Amino acid sequence: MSTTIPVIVRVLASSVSVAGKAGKIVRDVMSKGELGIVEKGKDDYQTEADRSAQRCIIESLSAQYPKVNIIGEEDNPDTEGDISSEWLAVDADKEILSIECPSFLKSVKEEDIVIWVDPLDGTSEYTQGALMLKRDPWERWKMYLTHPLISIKWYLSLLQSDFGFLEHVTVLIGISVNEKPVAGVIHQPYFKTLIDGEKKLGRTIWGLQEVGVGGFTAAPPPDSLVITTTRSHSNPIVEKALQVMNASQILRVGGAGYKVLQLLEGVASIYVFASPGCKKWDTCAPEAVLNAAGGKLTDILGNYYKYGASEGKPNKTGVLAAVNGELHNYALTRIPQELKDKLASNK
Ligand SMILES: Nc1ncnc2c1ncn2[C@@H]1O[C@H](COP(=O)(O)O)[C@@H](OP(=O)(O)O)[C@H]1O
Ligand SMILES: [Mg+2]
Repeated sequence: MSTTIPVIVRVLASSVSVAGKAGKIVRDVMSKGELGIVEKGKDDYQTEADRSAQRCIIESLSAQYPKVNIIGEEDNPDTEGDISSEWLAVDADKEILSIECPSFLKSVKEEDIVIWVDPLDGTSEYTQGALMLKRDPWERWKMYLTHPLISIKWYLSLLQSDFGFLEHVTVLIGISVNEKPVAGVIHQPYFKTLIDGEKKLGRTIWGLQEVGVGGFTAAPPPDSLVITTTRSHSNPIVEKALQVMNASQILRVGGAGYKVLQLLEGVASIYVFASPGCKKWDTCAPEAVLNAAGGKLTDILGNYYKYGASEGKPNKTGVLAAVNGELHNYALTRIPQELKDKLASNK
């Protein structure tokens, strides 16, 4: 790869390539059926796919950009031994390499870059999706009985779809400079497309500030107010913030990456999550892609998160995102001060 291309463009091009590889790992672990679920904390799980995909991303990027600071969600990925060379991605997306770099990013050096990696956003939805790959109903029922995460209500709703919630799963790589998310990649391993009549899985969406977005077709927000929010981490305050929005519809889906995709594709108007729980790796890539498309992501108080390496990982004051400033402002003004004060006390 030519080193005359600005490093930020090269890092984005490499991130697009490695995200696709990590997505394949996520699908392969699922096909083998041994998810290796570990409970990290309350409502917080990790699988073999989270661990392996993170290793693939971090080892591939740090081999090429040793001075970049890369922070991943999983603090104990399996680090024993060399990773399979099949997993190392050292190529770069050619279309991205040909992008004209915005002038304010041309002189960025490797050591100025902090990358936040979520190898598998929507882990709850991923583990629940495993059930749908069991075609034998008796095998599926046996798996449900031993599954740590699924209530009977969700089991019944899973049976109504043929792909479970696997479309909610994303691989997130967020690239920040001077604490701001300037570029990002959202890869969706289970997105289905038909190419020349053949079914293909996976797509990669990217964004670069002042350049724009690629990998999907953007659409304007729906005519009526549609809110997207968590489906697996709700609580009374999250619900209170949803009630005041006066929405015509509330969509409950998994993952910060998928919710931002819904904004970009005109499925939802605003993403509201009035609770701590999301971390910097959940929002860095989605915020970068949304910004590049003209949208806005802040906390519930309207403040931007900072993505420097020394920042705290939790996004303690929630998430508020919209595809444009007007919708963002609408939501911000509807959230009662009392609720904002409650979240601010988490700081
Ligand atoms: N209360 C909570 N506890 C742990 N993680 C939480 C959480 N609330 C949100 N998150 C994390 O934020 C991301 C988006 O959450 P949600 O799907 O509920 O909108 C998920 O990332 P992961 O799936 O990568 O863990 C999720 O785990
Ligand atoms: Mg996540």
